[in-house]
Amino acid sequence: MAGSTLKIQDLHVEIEGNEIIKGLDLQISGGEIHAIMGPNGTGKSTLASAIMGHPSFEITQGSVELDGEDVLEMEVDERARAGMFLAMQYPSEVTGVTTSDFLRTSINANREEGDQIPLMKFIKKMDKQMATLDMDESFSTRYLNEGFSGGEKKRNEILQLLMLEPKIAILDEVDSGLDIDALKVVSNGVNSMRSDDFGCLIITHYQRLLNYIEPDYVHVIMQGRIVKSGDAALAQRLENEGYDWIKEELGIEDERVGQSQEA
Ligand SMILES: Nc1ncnc2c1ncn2[C@@H]1O[C@H](COP(=O)(O)OP(=O)(O)OP(=O)(O)O)[C@@H](O)[C@H]1O
Repeated sequence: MAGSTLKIQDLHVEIEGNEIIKGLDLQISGGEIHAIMGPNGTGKSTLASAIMGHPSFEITQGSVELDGEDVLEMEVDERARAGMFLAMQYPSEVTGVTTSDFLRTSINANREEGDQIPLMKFIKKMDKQMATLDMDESFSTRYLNEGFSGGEKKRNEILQLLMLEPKIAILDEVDSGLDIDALKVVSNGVNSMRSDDFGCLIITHYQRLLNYIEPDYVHVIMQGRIVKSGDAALAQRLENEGYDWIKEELGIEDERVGQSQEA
C-alpha cells in the first residue's frame, strides 16, 4: 500500500484550561511535505504534541486519524508503532542511555518480537545514516543528547527519523540552532526520506529551510487555526512581508502571545 494519511479534523486542544488549538483541519499523505508557519505562541508545538499524545494537552473536540484508525485512542507508543514520529523542538537529555541503545530499542519496539533488527544490520544502518548527517561516530556511544550542542541535538533528531523510517513525521523547528552547513546536511537527510511512503509536516519560522526541503503545501496558523494555505511561494511572501498582511486580510488586530482570544 502506498503511503499513509494523517487526517486532522476540527481539532481543539487545551492546556491548563486555555484553548490553544481552536478547530484545526489538516491532511497529510505519503509523498507530501507540508510546512506550517505562524507567529510565536500560535500553537504549532501544541499541535505537534497533541498529535503525538503528550499528556499535558487535552483534546476537547475533533479527531485525528491515521489511515482511518483513531489516533487519539492510541497510547504514545502505539502511535509510534503505527508509524508516527515527532522530532522535538527541545529534545530531552537522557543520562545512562546511549544514542545507539536508544535507537536500537526504539526500532525493535516498533517491530514484532520475532523480527528484531540483527545487531550487524543495525550498526551498518546507523553508520550509514550518521555519515549522511555528517555525525561523528562517537555520538553513538554518548548518552542521548547529554551535552550535545543545540545543532547536534537537531541532527540527532533527524538521525532518529532516518533510523525509524516513520510513515508520517512531524519536525518541530529542526532548523533552529543549525549553522548553514548543518542546515544543508539535515535537509539532505529529510530529503533522503522523500517517497510515496513518507509524509511530513515541517514546523518552521524560516523560509530558508524550505529552500532546501521544498514543501508541496505551506500553511499559516494563527489563533489556533490554519488561516491560509498555499505552495512554496506563500513561505517566500511571509519571509518578505511578515504576517501583517494576513492579519489585515482576516481582520485580526492583535495576535497576543500566550492569551486565549476569540477570532
Ligand atoms: N505547558 C504549558 N503550560 C501553559 N501554557 C502553555 C504550555 N505549553 C504551551 N503553552 C502556551 O500555549 C501557547 C502555544 O504555545 P506553542 O508552543 O504551541 O506555540 P508555537 O506556535 O509553537 O510558538 P513558537 O513559535 O514560539 O515556538 C503559548 O501561549 C504557550 O505559552
